[in-house]
Amino acid sequence: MSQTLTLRRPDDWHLHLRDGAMMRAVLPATAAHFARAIIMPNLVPPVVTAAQARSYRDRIIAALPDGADFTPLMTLYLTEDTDPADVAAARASGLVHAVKLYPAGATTNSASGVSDFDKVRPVLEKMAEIGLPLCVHGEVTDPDIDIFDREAVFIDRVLDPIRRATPGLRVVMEHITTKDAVDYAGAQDATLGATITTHHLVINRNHILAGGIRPHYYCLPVAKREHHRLALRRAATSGDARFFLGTDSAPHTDANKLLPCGCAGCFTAPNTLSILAQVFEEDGALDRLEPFASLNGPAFYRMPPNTDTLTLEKSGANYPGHIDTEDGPVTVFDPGFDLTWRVL
Ligand SMILES: NC(=O)N[C@@H](CC(=O)O)C(=O)O
Ligand SMILES: [Zn+2]
Ligand SMILES: [Zn+2]
Repeated sequence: MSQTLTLRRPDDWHLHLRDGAMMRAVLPATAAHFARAIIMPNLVPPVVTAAQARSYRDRIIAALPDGADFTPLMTLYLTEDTDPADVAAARASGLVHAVKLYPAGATTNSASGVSDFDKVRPVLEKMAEIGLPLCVHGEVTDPDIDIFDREAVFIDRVLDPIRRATPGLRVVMEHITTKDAVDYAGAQDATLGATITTHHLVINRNHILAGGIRPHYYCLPVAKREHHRLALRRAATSGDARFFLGTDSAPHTDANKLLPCGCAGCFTAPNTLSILAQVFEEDGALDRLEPFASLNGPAFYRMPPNTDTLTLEKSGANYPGHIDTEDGPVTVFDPGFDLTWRVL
């Protein structure tokens, strides 16, 4: 009989579902495995107001497959015009679970993000007061800063000053990719959390660039050197409550990935749990997959963990190489090794 692993049903604390035909195509993969997900607001146009978040949530729920048990946790896209009162009302109604900060120009659909951080100070102060987390894409956009250094520089120049200026503000460092971020997060109090993606536990920058360019491994923040990947593995498998799963599953059609200037994002929703089980097993930490994927995130977001469970079996993975959408295929992240765990 094959080995099995049962854990509380996981949640995804950083997910891109997009909208329309793409959403209908990718949503089933997440809803099949995850109970809840923090839904990123970087649509075109972005999800800025509570009214927009409510209508996006309704579209997600309408697109769920029959019988699916999945709750989208909505976020608002922070702009320099965001109204603190609208944010507070959206929180009080239970609609919104976080506000997302994109430095303007840092990543996919971030043009409406923040350039002048002083302009969002009233919103951040309101969020600190009501305990609403700020999710941060932590990269500077200064063209003079090397792309591989943008996360570390962001911590010094933007993140730490914001946190010092706004005591009590609860912050999630999203999709961390460096040892610098692991060390920073690990040295803070419980107001700070950090999500780690599946793909950043598996690939380093050689996987993107050595022996030919592999657009499907290109995401932001871009994968770094091997010693950074190893620091992420240690953090994820440590059980430390500050680190939790945010897949950043970010679907783009192959047509949009395979361009002279292709889009950033790895689509990992269909095989994330198979990959994670293998990663944690390799590191002798299978017992810490549950804290990482199912317990630490709810604790940070002050929600109960799920009561139902998910079981994996060590009998070979079952996931498609791509998902078809009305706009064309979306390639599923290839970890580069055979996967041994499947979700039952
Ligand atoms: N991670 C990515 O490379 N892309 C994300 C945006 C983001 O999370 O930065 C996307 O929306 O495609
Ligand atoms: Zn991001
Ligand atoms: Zn993302």
